[in-house]
Amino acid sequence: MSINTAVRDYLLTRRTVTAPFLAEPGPDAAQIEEMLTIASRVPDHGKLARWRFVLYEGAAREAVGERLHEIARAKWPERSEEQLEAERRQFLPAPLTVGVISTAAPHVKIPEFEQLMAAGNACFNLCHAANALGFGAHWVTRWFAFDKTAAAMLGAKEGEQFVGFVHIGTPQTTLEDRERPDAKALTTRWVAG
Ligand SMILES: Cc1cc2nc3c(=O)[nH]c(=O)nc-3n(C[C@H](O)[C@H](O)[C@H](O)COP(=O)(O)O)c2cc1C
Repeated sequence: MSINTAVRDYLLTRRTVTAPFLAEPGPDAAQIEEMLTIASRVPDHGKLARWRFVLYEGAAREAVGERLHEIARAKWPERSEEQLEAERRQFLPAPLTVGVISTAAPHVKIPEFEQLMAAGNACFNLCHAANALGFGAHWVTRWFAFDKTAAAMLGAKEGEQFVGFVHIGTPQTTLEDRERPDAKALTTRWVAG
């Protein structure tokens, strides 16, 4: 079996570039289409594809910020304007954010848990796709993935759940790596009892 050193090197070194460090240029229409194609090429029990994507780009990013700011002000009336101001910039400066929504629903054979994991796979593969095309990516959920009013404003329908928002753009810096788990310490070998 031959070793794919490019893939191995990538997997051993990949890391998130956090949203504040993602800027223009963002991907063009053809690159977005390719990324979403890669994102959808994931292990998915039953081939149900129980996820969908919502794109936030251009002027929509500021409009999203204004709405998040409004919802946050109603949700946390005790917060100062200064504290709430950050909500306006949630989808800035990254030129593109992709919302990944789980559309998991009851199925005769495939548990919803597995459908949800497949949507998570799509989210992470989208990060890989962005990296493969030369962009940085940051997968977040934040409060608005779980707040019903905010999630509905962002495009989730009744019964749907955001599994993440992937901010995508050109990295403005190289971030230092963070501490990584010791896989050995997380591993045991099963023995027959
Ligand atoms: C489901 C999920 C939700 C996350 N939500 C957030 C978030 O809301 N805010 C945040 O700063 N990081 C969040 N993260 C963490 C980042 O995506 C990322 O894992 C981390 O910043 C660095 O990881 P990496 O360098 O291994 O890619 C989330 C990760 C996952 C898997």
